[in-house]
Amino acid sequence: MAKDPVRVLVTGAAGQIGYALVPMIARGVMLGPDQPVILHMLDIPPAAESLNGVKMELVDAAFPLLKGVVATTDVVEACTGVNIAVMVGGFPRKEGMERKDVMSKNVSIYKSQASALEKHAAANCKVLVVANPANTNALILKEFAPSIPEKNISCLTRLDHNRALGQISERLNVQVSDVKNVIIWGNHSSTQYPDVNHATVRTPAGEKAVRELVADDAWLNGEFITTVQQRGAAIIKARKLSSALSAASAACDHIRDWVLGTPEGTWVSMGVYSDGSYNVPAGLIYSFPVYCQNGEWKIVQGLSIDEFSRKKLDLTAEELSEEKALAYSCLS
Ligand SMILES: NC(=O)c1ccc[n+]([C@@H]2O[C@H](COP(=O)([O-])OP(=O)(O)OC[C@H]3O[C@@H](n4cnc5c(N)ncnc54)[C@H](O)[C@@H]3O)[C@@H](O)[C@H]2O)c1
Ligand SMILES: O=C(O)C[C@H](O)C(=O)O
Repeated sequence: MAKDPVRVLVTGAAGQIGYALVPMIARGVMLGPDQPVILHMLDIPPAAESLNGVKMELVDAAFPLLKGVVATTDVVEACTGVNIAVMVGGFPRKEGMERKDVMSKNVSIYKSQASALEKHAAANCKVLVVANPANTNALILKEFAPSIPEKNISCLTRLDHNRALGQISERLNVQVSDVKNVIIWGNHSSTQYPDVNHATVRTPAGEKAVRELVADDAWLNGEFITTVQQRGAAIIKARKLSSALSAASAACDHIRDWVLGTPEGTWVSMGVYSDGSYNVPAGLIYSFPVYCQNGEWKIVQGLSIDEFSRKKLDLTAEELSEEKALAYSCLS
């Protein structure tokens, strides 16, 4: 019997990530090749015409899995009945703007969208925040949607995770699909800590530690980390636009693994509400290694953290605490 369609909201759908993301969702990349979907696309009134153009293209693409499209600038209509919400819309930093100005705009967007989701989304709606500052936007959304369980609110660090896999695969000249269990700790910002201490590569001789195969701690503790941390900025420099296809693809990976589960023995990175694991302050949205099963994530426990890593976990937590304070100061 055919499955019932899942309603997927994409905010900021007329933007560049939205343009890459909606066809992926409509093709089954996010929820699987046998899962029909109804797309809800939200943008703001100045982008309404462009949003309608995206809707026209979705119709023209004749995606077999796409059972309906709602394209709207009305947040209530957009949120009504959605099972998955991918929050890409936000206010970008413009020339001459202070961090606080951008934070203030995004805090007010995420506060009002939190209320709309809380009131109108389907029960058990899973939320992924992509728009920057992703962790703190997700935290604001959580705070202003108290009836949405905290386990249902996350932010995207899978792009950083995938970037780390990509760097290791290039360095070792191995297939990216043979590399696993890197970790992104912390903020989706340049303080994030890409950690390879538990990462492995599948080789003809069995699984080997990435550290052993790379055999260059100076590179792993230096250039590798900064390359992943700075990759977003490098893409902006090269394209004059921020990453879009890789961000859209990572958003699909994030939701797919969350809903359908991570493969046995493999973890991924997700920004989730900290419960104090690994001595990360509780009450931040912080990126951890997680396993997913039956539609729920669980933080991987018991990994050893050396002194080098500890400092990096703490540094990115400090930045998130500062962002949290800044966000709250914008609310008052
Ligand atoms: N977490 C990540 O890994 C990651 C990666 C890349 C980009 N990003 C972030 O994702 C966001 C989107 O990037 P983009 O390149 O698509 O930007 P974009 O400017 O092309 O698109 C953003 C869209 O959001 C819309 N928008 C603005 N306010 C809105 C609101 N209140 N409600 C609904 N829509 C609204 C805009 O009209 C625009 O169409 C940015 O914040 C970017 O920094 C995050
Ligand atoms: O939009 C940005 O600042 C960069 C983006 O978050 C990215 O990681 O590519």
